[in-house]
Amino acid sequence: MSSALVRLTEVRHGWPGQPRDVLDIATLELPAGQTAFVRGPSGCGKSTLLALLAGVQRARAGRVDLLGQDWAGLSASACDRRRADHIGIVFQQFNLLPYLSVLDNVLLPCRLSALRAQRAGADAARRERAALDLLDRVGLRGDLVTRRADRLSVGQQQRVAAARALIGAPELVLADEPTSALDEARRDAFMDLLLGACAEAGSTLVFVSHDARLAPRFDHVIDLPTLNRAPQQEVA
Ligand SMILES: Nc1ncnc2c1ncn2[C@@H]1O[C@H](COP(=O)(O)OP(=O)(O)OP(=O)(O)O)[C@@H](O)[C@H]1O
Repeated sequence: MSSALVRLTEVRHGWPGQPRDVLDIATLELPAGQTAFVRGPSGCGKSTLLALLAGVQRARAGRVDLLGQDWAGLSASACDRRRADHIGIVFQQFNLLPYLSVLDNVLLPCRLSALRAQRAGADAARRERAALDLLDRVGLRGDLVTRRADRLSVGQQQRVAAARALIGAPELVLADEPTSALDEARRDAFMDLLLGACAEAGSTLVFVSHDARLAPRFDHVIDLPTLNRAPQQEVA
């Protein structure tokens, strides 16, 4: 039986300046190595949920456990280390370092985490091969890999961000609308890579998207408005 990689228990969270909580979740468990598609209308709290899972936001109440440990007990620097060691993130805005090459952006987690570096390859040459392999699998090769990240199209940047999230086989991969700038063919190839790489590495994947066509490819579909007990906010 697989154990929970992620567990939320009686979690409540709101943003400063907001009169009400955005999230109120009694319990949510994701087993190691499984994939979850998180859906719900704009503003229902999907990105907020990812921020809690990543330890970027601290829950106002309750526990958010990763690998059996609550984020709440950790210092800011311990949170940063833990995130670098165990989590790959594809943000909505990609967060690539614009002045670094595509290849160096993908290798960045290996610079931030000795664990990720060790898993990616025993030495710099092997790590570079692992990064190039991931880039190749997202369709980025040749001159593109040495180009500055800010000289790429939005869709290309999205694919670099995915390769960066996957390098060094993190236990948890969080993806927030990672296919929004991709056409249908690229989207399907991207999903094949993401799901294939997570399956190979045994990573748990939490994937937020408005694209309902992708849902059948996941082990679990989390309908956030159903799970969330906080009153839903009106979205204009
Ligand atoms: N940094 C922030 N500061 C204050 N409020 C925020 C912040 N981020 C999100 N919120 C508020 O929290 C609520 C949930 O936002 P969130 O981004 O989690 O929703 P979402 O479901 O991911 O939306 P979308 O599908 O549009 O990306 C919204 O009311 C939003 O205005």
